[in-house]
Amino acid sequence: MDSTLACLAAWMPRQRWYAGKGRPPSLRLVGWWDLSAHDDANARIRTFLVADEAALPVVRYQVPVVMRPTEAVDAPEATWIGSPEPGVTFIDGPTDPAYARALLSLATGDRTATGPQMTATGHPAAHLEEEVRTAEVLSGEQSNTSIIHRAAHTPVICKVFRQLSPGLNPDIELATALAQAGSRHVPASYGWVEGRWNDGGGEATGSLAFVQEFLPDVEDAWRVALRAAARGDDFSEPAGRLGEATAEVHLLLADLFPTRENSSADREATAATWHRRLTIALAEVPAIAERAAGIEAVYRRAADAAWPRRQRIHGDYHLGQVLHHAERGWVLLDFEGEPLRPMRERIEPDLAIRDVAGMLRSFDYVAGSLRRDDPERSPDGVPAWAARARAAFVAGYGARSGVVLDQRDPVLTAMELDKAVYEAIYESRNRPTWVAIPLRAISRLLESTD
Ligand SMILES: Nc1ncnc2c1ncn2[C@@H]1O[C@H](COP(=O)(O)OP(=O)(O)O)[C@@H](O)[C@H]1O
Ligand SMILES: O=P(O)(O)O[C@H]1O[C@H](CO)[C@@H](O[C@H]2O[C@H](CO)[C@@H](O)[C@H](O)[C@H]2O)[C@H](O)[C@H]1O
Repeated sequence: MDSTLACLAAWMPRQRWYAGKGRPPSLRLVGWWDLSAHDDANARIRTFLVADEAALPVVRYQVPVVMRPTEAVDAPEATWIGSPEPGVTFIDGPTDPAYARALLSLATGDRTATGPQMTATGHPAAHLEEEVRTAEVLSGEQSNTSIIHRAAHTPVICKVFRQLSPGLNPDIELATALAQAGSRHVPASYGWVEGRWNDGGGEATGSLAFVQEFLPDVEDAWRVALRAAARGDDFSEPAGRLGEATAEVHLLLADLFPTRENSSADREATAATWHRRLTIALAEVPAIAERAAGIEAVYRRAADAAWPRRQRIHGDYHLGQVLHHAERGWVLLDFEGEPLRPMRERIEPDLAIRDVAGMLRSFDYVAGSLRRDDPERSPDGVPAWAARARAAFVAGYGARSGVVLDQRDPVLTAMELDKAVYEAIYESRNRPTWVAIPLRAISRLLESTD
């Protein structure tokens, strides 16, 4: 097993989903489980659950592997993990058709796959017809790995969670509940896989994979909005409909899951997350320092204002999380919450206004991104485009939800500032050349409250 762990440890730091950027992991094996590759005699499928003990707190990863005799490997070299023993090559599971097929069948059937210290159980959510499918990994910068299964009738996408957390993943929980309640604003849910393992402190369960309807040939709202803004096309109508769709999803979530008034503990907890983020930002993004006092003042003002009831929300809402579908309109993805936020916070009821703030920031990002790509562009046109889109989004949200929002509302402003502070941290860690976008937004938001 030592050679297997060494092989995984050498490969993981090169993966986008690996959290310990620039630092090698120190891996401990928690368990593994096996899937049978019925139609491929050369493939053995094993999914390792490993804990990176060099991380604080410890991070648990799921690493699915297809083991093949080296002489029979015809997969591209970029998908090889390595050879922990002579004659055997480990392939990155999601890129291998044997794993892709076996996982889909587990998730959408009522079966349990086992290993010495863990199990993986399928939970079908709706019937998925058998048909010929071809699998491919979705390219792009993701924190999880998604496999698209193309098919003539019902293409699906299977998200393989890389970092594991205890409990049902909020994306599975919320998107499945919304789909089963008949919402057209989420893809249909077909099933998921739940893992059960023993990790020293006792038994734990966590989500391993999630299968949803795949909407082929659609664009996400980020691309649609970016194109419109680059051409100078007014975006008020689509932004208004996005506001309406957001309100419909919030109303349904408030029906499907418990809601509550804010206790003083709730208010303190939310304010504590604002301050915690600001502290992290001050350490990682020095340019925040000159804005810190102004930000604190906005947080104090929001703390004294009236707050709406708490409910389940999207949690990391931006234009990249929404697809444009010709018949269904806007379709929302990825109810997992912010990747930089601890999972125990992401599954708590929150303020729906956080999602509104997230989307308002995203319209500003469109303007910021165009300015970044083309510094010669007129300084006025795109900010005016963003201002109109923001106003239309808020109006659409208000028309459908009855929650009429003023963009200078103290809680909304605090949530926008908090999101911009989050973005400054996110960008400085992942895309340092983008950090000016949230920094400029922080200055603008502070000016508007003067
Ligand atoms: N059901 C779907 N139909 C079509 N495209 C999808 C679907 N789900 C995800 N995608 C595409 O995959 C991208 C990443 O999906 P997402 O759920 O946000 O993953 P992650 O949690 O890894 O960021 C989306 O921006 C979208 O382009
Ligand atoms: O990976 P996720 O989609 O869960 O979200 C993270 O990455 C996003 C960037 O891809 C980041 O979003 C920020 O950049 C977007 C443009 O690329 C912009 O539309 C968003 O408004 C902005 O917040 C997101 O914050 C982060 O959690």
